Amino acid sequence: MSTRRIALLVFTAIVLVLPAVLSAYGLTLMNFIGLAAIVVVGLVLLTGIGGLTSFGQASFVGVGAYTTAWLTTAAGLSPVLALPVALFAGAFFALVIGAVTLRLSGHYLPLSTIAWSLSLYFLVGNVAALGGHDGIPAVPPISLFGWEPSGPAYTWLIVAAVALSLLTVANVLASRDGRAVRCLRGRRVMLEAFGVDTARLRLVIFVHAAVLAALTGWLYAHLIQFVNATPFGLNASIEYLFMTVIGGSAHLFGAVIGAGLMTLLRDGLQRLAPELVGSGGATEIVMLGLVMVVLLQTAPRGVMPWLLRLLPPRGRPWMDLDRARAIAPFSSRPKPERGTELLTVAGVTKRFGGLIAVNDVSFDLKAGEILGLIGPNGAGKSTLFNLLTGISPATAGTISFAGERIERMASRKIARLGVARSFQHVLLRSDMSALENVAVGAHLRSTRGYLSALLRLDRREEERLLAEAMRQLDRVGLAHLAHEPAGSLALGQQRILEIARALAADPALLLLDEPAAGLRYREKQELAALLSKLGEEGVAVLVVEHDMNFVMNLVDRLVVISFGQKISEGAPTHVQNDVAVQEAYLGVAA
Ligand SMILES: Nc1ncnc2c1ncn2[C@@H]1O[C@H](COP(=O)(O)OP(=O)(O)OP(=O)(O)O)[C@@H](O)[C@H]1O
Repeated sequence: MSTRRIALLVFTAIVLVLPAVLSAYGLTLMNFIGLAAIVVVGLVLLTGIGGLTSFGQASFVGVGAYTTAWLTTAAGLSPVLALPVALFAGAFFALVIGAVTLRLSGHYLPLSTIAWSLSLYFLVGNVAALGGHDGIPAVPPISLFGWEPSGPAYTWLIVAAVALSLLTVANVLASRDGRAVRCLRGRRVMLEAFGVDTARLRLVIFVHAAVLAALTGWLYAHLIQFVNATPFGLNASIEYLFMTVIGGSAHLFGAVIGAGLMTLLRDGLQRLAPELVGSGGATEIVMLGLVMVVLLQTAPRGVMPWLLRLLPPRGRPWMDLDRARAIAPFSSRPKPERGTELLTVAGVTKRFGGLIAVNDVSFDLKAGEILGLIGPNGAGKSTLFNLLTGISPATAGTISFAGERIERMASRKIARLGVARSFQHVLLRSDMSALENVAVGAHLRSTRGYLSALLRLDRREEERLLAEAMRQLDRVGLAHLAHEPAGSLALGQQRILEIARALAADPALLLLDEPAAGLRYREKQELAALLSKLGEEGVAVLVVEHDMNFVMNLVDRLVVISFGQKISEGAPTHVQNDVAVQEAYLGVAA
């Protein structure tokens, strides 16, 4: 058994034994740690990993608490029956609020979370049916077939809820959607290019985190048996965020550590501060603030990375080449016959204000053909790539791919048609392994959704996705680096990794933006051999490249653009001898 597993088992054993031996005060502390940990687990997913900062998580705790309090008092429902309604209420509020605010980006999103959390707080305080500022008293305890958990039993119930919330998020993170969540921060363009609906994914993790917060609200209401708005305000939300950061926002288990550390610290200071300073008031808050600053200075990425360093690295990899070869691959997309028309670009123009980056460009590409797109710096090549992959819409002209008009189609829809690409500035997630990065490319090959990942019903599909990623890594000669973090690879290898990711999508058209940049001579030769083989298999390849030697020996045909306009087209020898091309590159007639 690995040391990590032993550490987890020891921790679990301690947590399970503690409620039986703790005093009533100790139990109260443990309850509050557990309740906070559930909310923070959601925040690790949403903020720490997904990159969506929410200053409103306590409001969802409030939604859960008020829903169950009202249902079990005014409507007389049993707490157990009120649980699904409370969770649903959390999900519903998150759906409504998320649909409106998650479109915002940058600082606007966190600001909007403050706005709606304040609105909900003041709204609840003014609704007479919810008890106004006095709240709802006499909330009944949980009762299950006559059993009323209290004392240690209630703590065990909270521990079970923490374990369940950790499990749901861990399951999601180990799935295709989880990989996409990990790339949401700064990689949305890449995700969309591989078919991920990032707006929907952001909403789904927002709802997931809100449901976890509502679960805390339900547990809280029946523990305290009284609900008012105070514990669900902005202060509490900020405290949850603090716990997320202190624990280690990118680490799931950091939620438990952060919640524990912050709750115990606050409690300790509450008792210590009056003894040290001799006055009550808010001294402990000031001291807590100071301790937080020191903690964040010494462990800016939270306590968890620091704790993990004490343990040996993760055990054996969960996918290797032999295993990958033994797993049945996904069925391949039927490729059009070699030589049939695949891509037609007709009179395409792209304007950025007064600048015409692409001006009335036309060309076509057949299945199995390798076409080079060349031109001096700033000629418009990357812009043209972005038009072909739906990253920005064309101002005029038409682009047809496999019979469909795509000049105004969303990136992820174009991906579904069989277009995959690499990026000029590599868009990998550097702390994810090479294998996981490539698996992002295979996103559309599985149809398993978020819920099935959450319930761990996607294991077979997930294994097939990783096997596919492993096979593609082997295809490009990087299988030996499969379990290395992508960020530790040389730039040339990262470019090849991007090609493997694109191949994992099983494309009919592969768009490569400067794939040979940073490669050594032998690596370039291997890349050229791989691309030629793809061409023979019927995949069309469009490649932007500055390395003329590489391009001239690789492509069937070239399109040359300069200042956004096509100036030449034809076989490499024809283009090489074209006076217009020589003028564009050298600035004078040759
Ligand atoms: N989003 C944008 N807004 C405004 N101008 C842009 C935008 N994207 C590109 N441009 C401009 O369009 C022109 C073409 O740029 P593009 O990046 O497509 O050229 P390129 O041929 O790919 O160049 P390079 O080989 O240096 O990568 C440049 O003048 C660039 O400044």
